[in-house]
Amino acid sequence: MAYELIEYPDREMMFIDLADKLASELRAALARAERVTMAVPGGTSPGPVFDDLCSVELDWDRVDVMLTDERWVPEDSERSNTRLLRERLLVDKAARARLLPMFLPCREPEDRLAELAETIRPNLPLSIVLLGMGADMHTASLFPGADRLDEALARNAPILMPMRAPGAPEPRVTLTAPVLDGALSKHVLIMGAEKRAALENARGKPAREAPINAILNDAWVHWAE
Ligand SMILES: O=C1O[C@H](COP(=O)(O)O)[C@@H](O)[C@H](O)[C@H]1O
Repeated sequence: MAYELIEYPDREMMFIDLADKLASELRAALARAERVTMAVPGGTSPGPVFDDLCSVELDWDRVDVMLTDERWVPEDSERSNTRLLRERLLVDKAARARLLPMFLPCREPEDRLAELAETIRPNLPLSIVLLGMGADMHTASLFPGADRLDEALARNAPILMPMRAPGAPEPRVTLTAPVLDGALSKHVLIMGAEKRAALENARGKPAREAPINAILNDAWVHWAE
């Protein structure tokens, strides 16, 4: 699994540097294409990167922003990844970017999954993906032990899948492994000793045990204590 690990002296430096790298990649992609798409994670890690990235001057009108995965909760829930995006990334200069939805109000993700997938389809391959990782080696909502993990890891997986996992309190929707892995540029953001050990522990394991391995090839992994 060939990935590049960048170790930062502290988190603050990592957030600034990563935001800077993403901005440079967005600019370069915008020089090559009329529109570009960046997928980003939810959860607790990426907020400070969003805080730095949202104030960067670039042609945000031509940027589509989406999540790598979403928890099936309304947008006003504290657990909504869409809420995090609206509050921390799609503000300031980045308010001009277009949000591709990963949640539509209905009971179960299956009810409107096809609609969501068709909105995403014209935006593939993703120009840039930023991913998080849990200490259990999940990435996006590809959890070890999740009900449809094998299907989501398959080469012919659909764009988007519903996912239910023992450790996840609500149903999820997630971009599948081929979509995430097929992004033109891949970054993974991890913090702390536990996640660094999990990354090491993932080495050599099949993706159904360590889903992070499905996307690590040619990725940049950004880590700070
Ligand atoms: O539930 C999720 O978890 C992962 C990791 O989150 P973190 O809080 O440990 O940073 C995240 O990447 C994913 O987007 C999110 O839905």
